[in-house]
Formats: sequence, C-alpha cells, structure tokens
Amino acid sequence: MQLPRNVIAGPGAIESVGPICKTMRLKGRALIVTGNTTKHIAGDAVAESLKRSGYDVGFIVVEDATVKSVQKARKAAREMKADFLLGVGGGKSIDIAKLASTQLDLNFISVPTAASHDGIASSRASIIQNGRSVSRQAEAPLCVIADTDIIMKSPYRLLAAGCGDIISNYTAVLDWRLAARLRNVYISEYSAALSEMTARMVIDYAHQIKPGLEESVRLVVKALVSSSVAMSIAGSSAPASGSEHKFSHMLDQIAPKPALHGEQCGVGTIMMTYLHGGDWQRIRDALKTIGAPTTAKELGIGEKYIIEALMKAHKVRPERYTILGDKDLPYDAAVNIARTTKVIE
Ligand SMILES: NC(=O)C1=CN([C@@H]2O[C@H](COP(=O)(O)OP(=O)(O)OC[C@H]3O[C@@H](n4cnc5c(N)ncnc54)[C@H](OP(=O)(O)O)[C@@H]3O)[C@@H](O)[C@H]2O)C=CC1
Ligand SMILES: O=C(CO)COP(=O)(O)O
Ligand SMILES: [Zn+2]
Repeated sequence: MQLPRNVIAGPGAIESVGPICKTMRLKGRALIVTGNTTKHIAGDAVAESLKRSGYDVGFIVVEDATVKSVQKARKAAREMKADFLLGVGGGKSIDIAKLASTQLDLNFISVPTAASHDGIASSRASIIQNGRSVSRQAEAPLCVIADTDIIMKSPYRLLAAGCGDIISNYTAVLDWRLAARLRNVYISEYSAALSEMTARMVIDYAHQIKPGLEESVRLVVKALVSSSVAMSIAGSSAPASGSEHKFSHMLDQIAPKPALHGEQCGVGTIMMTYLHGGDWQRIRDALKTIGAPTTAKELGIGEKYIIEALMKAHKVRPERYTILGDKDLPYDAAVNIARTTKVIE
C-alpha cells in the first residue's frame, strides 16, 4: 500500500515547493515535467521556489501520456542527473513524471494545477501504449502539493471533469463487485468502501460545487486524493476504473476530438449505471448540477462515436471484467442505452 507521505493543499502552496522539498530531505537537481500551458501557470513558479532553496532545475514539456513521453522524461532526467522529479500540471504531466521517476528509482512530487482527475496521489499511471490506454503500476508521489488558488483559477470545466472522474467510482465499484462474484477477482472491501464514499460525497454535495468557490475546490481535491488512496490500497485502478472508463478510453481511441477524461467518464457512468439497473437519473442530475457534460452534444462528440465506443468498450483492458461483458454490444442495444439515458437524442 503506497501512499504519499504529505498532502499539502491551500492558497499559495506553490511558493513553498522548495522549502517542502528541503524538509523532505530531497537533494540536488530537480526535473520538472509539465505542459505547454501549465509551465507558465505553475511550472515557472515551482522552478523559482526550488532555485530559492538552492536546487538546480530542469524542464521537460510533454504533450501526451504516451510511452514516448515517458522515455523523453527519462532521457532528460538522465542528462541532467536529476535527483528527483516533479509533475506540474494535469493528469498527463503527473502520470509521465510518476512513471519516469518509478523507472529511474527516483522520488516524485505531484503538483496538480487542476482538480481534473484522481491520479494526483495514486500509485497508478495511465499510459498510451500502441494507441491503447494501459494502467501501469508506479510509485505514489512522496508528496502532493495542491495550490488551491491555482486550481480555483483553472477553467471550471477542469474541476467539473474531476467530479466526473470521482462520480465514475460508483460504477467502477459495481463492476469490481460483479467481477468478484462472477470471476472470483480479488476485491478490497476497504478500498471499495473508500471509493464509493468519494463518489457519494460528490453526488450528495453536487449543489455546493460551483465556479470560484474555495470550498468546492477543497471538497473535490480531498475526494480526488481519497480516490487515489483507494487505488493505492487496492494496488490497482479497479476501485476507480470500470466499464465507464473502458467507454472513455475507447472514445479516446476512436473520437476525432475526445473530451476531457473526467467528462467522458461522467457520461459513461450515466449509461453504465443504467446497465447495472441503478438510478442513472441521480447520476445525470448530479453531473448537471455540477455543470459537467451529460450528453454527446455537450461532450462535443458525434453520436455515432458514442454508439461505437459503447459497442467496443469491452475490448479495453479485456482482463478487467465489467457489466459490458466480453463481446461487442449489439448496435440496437447500444442505441437503446444511449437514447434511454438521454446521452443521444
Ligand atoms: N494515474 C491515475 O491514477 C489517473 C490518470 N488519469 C489520466 O489523467 C489524464 C487526464 O487528466 P487531465 O488533467 O484531464 O488531462 P490533461 O493533463 O491533458 O490536462 C487537460 C488540459 O488542462 C490544462 N490545464 C491543467 N491545469 C490547468 C490550469 N490550471 N489552467 C489552465 N489549463 C490547465 C492542461 O494544460 P497542459 O497542456 O499544459 O498540460 C491540458 O491542456 C488522462 O491521461 C488520464 O488517463 C486520470 C485519472 C487517474
Ligand atoms: O482514470 C483512472 C481512475 O480515475 C485510472 O484508470 P485506468 O486504469 O483506466 O487508466
Ligand atoms: Zn479516471
């Protein structure tokens, strides 16, 4: 069970990255893995804080969560003889830093700039390998430093996407329990209960999640950390990734312009709740209240891609059994699911 030693969340936390690394007894040279946008939003400030504390700093900008980007980060770390890495940005940057540092046997600090996904504290990395999403075991961050000012100033759409990623735990756990009964898959009841609780919290408090509210950011960041911890307890992404994630990963493969990860997972949760015979309207209402997408139109994805992704989603991570089973859904069944749940017209 790999958990971060410290989670620091609050306004202006980014200014303390250098001193925090000192208290964590990290030495020497730091490599920052960041994105084109987030380098200016937070990467540069992290570098300044590290330099003020006496660290040498290098940068690597990544644009996708592929194996190639991991290799790019490893090469940069080797060339600058990095002593530790920091992932500063969204899920992509954090996952690349997470896996590269694991493979280099170096420490890693997670500095999320948005509350858009629940990988900020997890020991998992979701990497694109040969065009497909693969869930890789990695080391949990030594420390998570979440500057709530920066997260609050990020586009609200990212916070809403993070809520979608947490609400998706609802069907992920239903699938995990189904796989335990049907395929005798190991399930950690503690991890499942923690993951379910995070989804329930966001659903029950959906009316309190609004743009520009520090409390909303705090609630969602805590839920994202809890969801990460549930994955670390399970040693797998199963408590947070089921049929709804298969749907999202398949959309990433076939849609001309995929939406945000959490947005796609939220819409997937509506439809998979329906398949599980659950209260899909409650899921849909919570997402709507938060301002997250609930339809193909709001995702900006053509209806035909929604249907195709539903039909083929079972092919993603076939070793993970879910309500989707292990065969393509018939076209008419997929249309019925998407239409009944109002995802398509
Ligand atoms: N390992 C795990 O346990 C998990 C991993 N994931 C993975 O995380 C990824 C999804 O994360 P997500 O964050 O949605 O995707 P991205 O990392 O692609 O971030 C989405 C966009 O938001 C931008 N952004 C981030 N922060 C800010 C900010 N403060 N202001 C303005 N723009 C900002 C990013 O900028 P920039 O271009 O600079 O990066 C990027 O363009 C997927 O790859 C998913 O598989 C998701 C859940 C769990
Ligand atoms: O997105 C995740 C959890 O929210 C990680 O799941 P995957 O293992 O499906 O990439
Ligand atoms: Zn996710």
